[in-house]
Amino acid sequence: MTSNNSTYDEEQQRVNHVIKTIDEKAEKIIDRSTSIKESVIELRKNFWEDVTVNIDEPDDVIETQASIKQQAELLTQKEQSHGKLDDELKTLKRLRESPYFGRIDFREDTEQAPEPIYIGIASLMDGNDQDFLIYDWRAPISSLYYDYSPGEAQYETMEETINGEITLKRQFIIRQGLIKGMFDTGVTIGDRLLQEVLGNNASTKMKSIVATIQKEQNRIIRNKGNQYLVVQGAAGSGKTSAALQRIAYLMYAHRDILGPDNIVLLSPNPLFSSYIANVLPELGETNVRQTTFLDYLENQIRHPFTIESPFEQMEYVMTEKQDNAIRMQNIDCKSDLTFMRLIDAFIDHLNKQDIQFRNITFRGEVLISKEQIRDYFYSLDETITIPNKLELVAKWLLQEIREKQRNELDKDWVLEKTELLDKEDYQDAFHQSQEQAKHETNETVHEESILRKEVVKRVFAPIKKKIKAHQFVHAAATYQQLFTNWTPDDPPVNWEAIRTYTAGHLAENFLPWEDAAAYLYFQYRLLGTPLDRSVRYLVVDEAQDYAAFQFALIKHIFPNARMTLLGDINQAIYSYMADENPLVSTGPGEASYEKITLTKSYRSTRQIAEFTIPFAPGSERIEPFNREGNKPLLILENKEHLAETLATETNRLYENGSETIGIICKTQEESNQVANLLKDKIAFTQIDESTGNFSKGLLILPVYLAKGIEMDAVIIPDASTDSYNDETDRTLFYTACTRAMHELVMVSAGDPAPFISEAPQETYREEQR
Ligand SMILES: Nc1ncnc2c1ncn2[C@@H]1O[C@H](COP(=O)(O)OP(=O)(O)OP(=O)(O)O)[C@@H](O)[C@H]1O
Repeated sequence: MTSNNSTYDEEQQRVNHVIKTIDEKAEKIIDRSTSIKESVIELRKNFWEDVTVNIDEPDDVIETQASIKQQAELLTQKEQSHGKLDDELKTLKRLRESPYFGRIDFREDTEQAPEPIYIGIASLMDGNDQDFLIYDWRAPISSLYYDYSPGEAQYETMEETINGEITLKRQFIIRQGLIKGMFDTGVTIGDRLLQEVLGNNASTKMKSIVATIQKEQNRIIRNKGNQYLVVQGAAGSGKTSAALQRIAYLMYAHRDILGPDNIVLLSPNPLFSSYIANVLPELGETNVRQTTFLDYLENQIRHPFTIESPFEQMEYVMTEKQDNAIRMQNIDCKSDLTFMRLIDAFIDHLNKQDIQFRNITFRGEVLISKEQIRDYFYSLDETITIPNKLELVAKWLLQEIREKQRNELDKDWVLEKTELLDKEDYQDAFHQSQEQAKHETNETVHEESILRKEVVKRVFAPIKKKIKAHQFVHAAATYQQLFTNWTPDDPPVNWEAIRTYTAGHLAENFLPWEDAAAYLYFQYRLLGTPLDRSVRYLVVDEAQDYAAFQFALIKHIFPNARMTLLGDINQAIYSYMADENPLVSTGPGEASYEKITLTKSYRSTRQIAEFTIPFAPGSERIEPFNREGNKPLLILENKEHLAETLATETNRLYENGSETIGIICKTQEESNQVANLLKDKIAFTQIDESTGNFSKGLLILPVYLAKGIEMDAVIIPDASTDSYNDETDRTLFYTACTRAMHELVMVSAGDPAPFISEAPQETYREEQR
């Protein structure tokens, strides 16, 4: 404890006072909430009694509707206020456990005395609602806490910049209302508190970092104004953490206009999604829309395709040796923006010819042939875009269909089908004929004709629905044309091989991962893009694994969204990702672009960081955080002993305090082999791409699924040149090593991977077994 006992007592008394206020507020809320709840129950019970129901005359019907609406609105209002009080109560509960984590005493230049500002996860006013007992960490004034040490400081409000001086900066660890730790900080915020936090064991759910946000992370969290914010950050530098606190910040700063539906977080896999799922709720915010790019593509791409997942692609490239050359050429070609331009050129061509249409059939007969549709389409003005022309075609088709529908009315099959209608349909038809008979004196409308109309309407409904969805266009067959029946002016390298390769997959209705984004772009250009304008912010994590083409598609889909892209080029899956990735290139060319680089790595101990930094793939500076641990261990041994070694090492790590241990393999195939070796020796959980959760203990998983997550200890079961040798393996090996927080063990039967020898000998221990 840095401060003396009387300071401690004063602070504890303040905590007690705050907790008392919290309790009083909570009590009031509970009272209000109970009374609202009772009135909601009452309202629900008496709903129909309080509504005047009278449907005799048209005026009465209108009055009845208005009365029901009014009653329903009242109910919704009450339920909403109840929900709001419930949220307030939850926040108070969280504050009661730990009211705040920081204090700064700030003297504005225009004032004589400093004012203490206490900072916590939410704001709290005193009993009279006059002064802040706690400021929300996202309030403008709270940025002082993250950005400055004691001394001159300033912060921005909506209107102006406030200058002044910080005379004290204090951090607290408060648990269940008791101050467990209290540090006055000097030059950098939170080294003590950060040390404490980082020294803890890995958690299977990511935690919020609001108490110890670092200055450079704060720049990301509170960044405003730029359409594109790009964050290149070393492994473990807090990119994901910053991204999540940024989302919480945005929801606070723009709470009038931004809800959880207006923000989308693109994450790498379901395991990662569940890993980060607690952070926003911990901060009192609802989780935002979250999806993986694969899920998005699967939802959008029309039947009939099976889409390969990025992990299957990865597994294929790393394990399949036969047609790897063409596969890599295909990946190169489809990842590049020139392929997007090629699709654009093909679309221009389709505006003149070659779109494939489908017949519109009914009861086994062609109602409107694909040739008729094609002729109609190509008779339309060339200057109209394809999606707009398809709209016109759909309109025309619907007219034609209505005509056909009328022609069917008198046919025998219709009468047969009327017999299958429900009793209600007959009653409706009867009422309708009665009604119409009242108004139409000359002609009596027969029930039968009403029933016939109903039958035909129902039978034609699915056809109309398909027309409205433009299913008369055969998008997949049209795309085939690109590879079988069309020659681009400026074909990409290896085009002949690539077109044969792609046509083969398309014929089997299979889209390799690198083709999926290309196909969706084509589908959008052909049929129209369903622009999602509700998305105001898009946050893309692990952005290094998106190809330039995929980024361009994302921009195409969310043209109005502000984007935060976070990633580490050192962890890119393939080197091709690096070339045009916005993380390294000068930016997407837009004026409103800012890049922030995070160099400090918080996850791993200094020893692990000092070992991994020398073989990090890129040239970016990486600084280790000063937290002590054991040097990484390289075990050289005989392959026959692998199972034994892995089990012994796991037990040793458990004994030393590790709770989550990951055996990180290069591929799923290797992961299966290791699982097989260990199955009778030690308990473990094997993780594959469908795993949505993990718990503490021993995990076996391929490296590409370990992205973004962390463990107390990592064991690399085959760190030999057999597994990691080429330059392309460097990022994988680096990613695997940097998942470790406290301990790293590498096992090698045979020569160790060349990267290890790039680390100075003194940064790791070597044992021959
Ligand atoms: N300011 C901070 N205060 C406390 N902990 C932090 C801070 N910044 C990062 N950490 C911790 O460091 C670890 C790594 O953070 P995070 O996963 O956000 O990094 P990352 O840059 O996304 O890593 P990677 O690139 O390896 O996925 C986490 O345990 C996180 O809680």
